[in-house]
Amino acid sequence: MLGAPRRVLGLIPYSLQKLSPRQLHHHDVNNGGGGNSEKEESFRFYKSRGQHILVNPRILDTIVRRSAINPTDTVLEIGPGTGNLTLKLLEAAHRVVAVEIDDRMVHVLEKRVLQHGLRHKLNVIQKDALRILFPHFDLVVANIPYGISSPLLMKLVYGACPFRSATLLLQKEFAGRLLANPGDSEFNRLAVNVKLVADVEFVMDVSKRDFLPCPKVDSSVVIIRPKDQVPDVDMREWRAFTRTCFSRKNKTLGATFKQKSKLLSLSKLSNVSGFAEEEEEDDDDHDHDEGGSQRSFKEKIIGVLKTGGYEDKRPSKLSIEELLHLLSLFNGAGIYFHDCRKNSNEDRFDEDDG
Ligand SMILES: C[S@@+](CC[C@H](N)C(=O)[O-])C[C@H]1O[C@@H](n2cnc3c(N)ncnc32)[C@H](O)[C@@H]1O
Repeated sequence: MLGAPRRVLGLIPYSLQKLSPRQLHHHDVNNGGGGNSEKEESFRFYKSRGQHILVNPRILDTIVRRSAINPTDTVLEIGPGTGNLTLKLLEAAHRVVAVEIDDRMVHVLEKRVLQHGLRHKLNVIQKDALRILFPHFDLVVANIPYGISSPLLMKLVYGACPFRSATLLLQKEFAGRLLANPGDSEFNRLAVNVKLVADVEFVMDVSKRDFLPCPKVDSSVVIIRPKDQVPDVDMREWRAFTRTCFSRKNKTLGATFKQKSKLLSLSKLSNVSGFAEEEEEDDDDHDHDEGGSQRSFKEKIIGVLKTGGYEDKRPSKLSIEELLHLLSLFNGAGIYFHDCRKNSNEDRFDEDDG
């Protein structure tokens, strides 16, 4: 069941939603191209579903042009809303698969696409994009709901469907993290995880005034292209490893790995016996009561960090090559990482995956 949205943003006739801010300013509804039939309909937009409609045709055109869509391509669009972008994608592509959670949006979308004679090219899936297996697609072009940016991105770049590129409209700060490099303040686990398998290109900034209703934040468009060759590493282990490394982004790796909870989960995975399970809390500095195997396992971990010169480094300063090297040192010492969270599996990503 799709949960009911909570917060209402505003009531806007969808005939207004495809006008430029300038046209809107002049309330020039009839120049919107939709005709009088569209003027009748309006509905509320829900903040909880990220319902901000992109209304600037210049931005929409640039997004489609920069996506380099071939006439034979199937485009996946997440969150088509009332169809401003969808209509342009349908003109450029062979097919569009549009995944939209809100049945009211689906209704408007289908009606508009029918009016433009393009219905035969559109496949609408009315579901939560995080909870379905995507059908085949060649590329993604979407103005996504910002609340699901991290898990959606991880689902795409670590998912089972190979694709050429993903042109995404993202919250500006979120895009900044994807574009950040080691040592930048924005560089985080999300950036590391995405950059391991894909390249990220900045396309343009988009003002909040280009959306209806106007959101609080500005946006950026980026293009994500999966790499032809990715490092030979177990991706699930990599994600669990980076989750551990970045769990305290501003602490040194030495401080992070000395936490008892981290040691405990690693010891379980690495089959270290005699580890004190009942002491599973984060009391870094109280190691006076540690048993022998616990102490030696901790020394082993610190030994690995020291060998690579990583003990005093912060994870946000390390390049992907250095993180891969550290993981190989851990594995070489018989220490393994694994996703221990409840309900985790390869196709389900949640907010924590960024
Ligand atoms: C930012 S709006 C984009 C609308 C349209 N693409 C545009 O550019 O104007 C995001 C859309 O995603 C839909 N949405 C929100 N959460 C979703 C989810 N989990 N799965 C699929 N669609 C979702 C919303 O209902 C909304 O229509």
